[in-house]
Amino acid sequence: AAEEEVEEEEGTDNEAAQSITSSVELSTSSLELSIQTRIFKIIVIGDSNVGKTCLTFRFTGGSFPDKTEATIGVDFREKAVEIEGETIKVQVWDTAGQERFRKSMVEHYYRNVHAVVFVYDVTKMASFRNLQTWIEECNGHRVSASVPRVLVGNKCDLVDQIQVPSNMALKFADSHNMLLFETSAKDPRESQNVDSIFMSLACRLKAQKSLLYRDVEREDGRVRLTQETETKSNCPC
Ligand SMILES: Nc1nc2c(ncn2[C@@H]2O[C@H](COP(=O)(O)OP(=O)(O)OP(=O)(O)O)[C@@H](O)[C@H]2O)c(=O)[nH]1
Ligand SMILES: [Mg+2]
Repeated sequence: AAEEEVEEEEGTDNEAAQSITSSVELSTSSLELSIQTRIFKIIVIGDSNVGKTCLTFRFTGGSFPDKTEATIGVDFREKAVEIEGETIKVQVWDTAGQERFRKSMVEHYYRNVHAVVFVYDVTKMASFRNLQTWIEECNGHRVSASVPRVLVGNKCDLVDQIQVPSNMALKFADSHNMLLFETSAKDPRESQNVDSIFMSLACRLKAQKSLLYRDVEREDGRVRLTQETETKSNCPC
């Protein structure tokens, strides 16, 4: 009878072990599935009316919107891009330039951000001068110096109205360790240039970072990745 008991116990242990193994397999495979697409959060910051919405629309939707209204809070736009055979989701946060439409959201803009795009309007000197304030806001939200930042001068199609000379913008960009893109969300011939703003950042992020899985959280059935570490990869950019 004692032997039988032992056998019974072993049987129970085996069953338990099997069930643990299959649940581990299940969670591993769901984790593998969900890590196939990494998400890079890129925020677009700058004065109202400089063209942040149009630039993000051009990148994610491939066209210039007929009509825009001032952004309230934030609009999310996403685009899946392929870099070196890996599909990456670029999640663009199109932020509001008007103080009254952004003040309750600022903390959310900067939380866990992977890259920052500062935009000014080449036909409006004030929007260029205000960049300093936007950079200070960004620094004030503990955005690490390792988070890549780029500068974008938009509305270059308005050639007769340009107020911000390229060399002035270049000097500013250099002094803040940023790349400068002068472009137009409106001019279809510039669309590749607009894409390259976001693609260059995605390439840099892919080269710099590998997302690890700390505090794996399930939200709406999706796994969220929350930690980053430095690794090397060979990015073509
Ligand atoms: N000519 C020209 N006009 C542009 C360009 N990009 C945007 N605009 C115009 O500039 C105006 C403002 O564009 P938005 O993209 O809404 O500006 P925004 O920076 O998102 O403004 P907020 O949401 O208030 O922060 C709109 O009338 C656009 O049509 C451009 O490249 N060239
Ligand atoms: Mg907008």
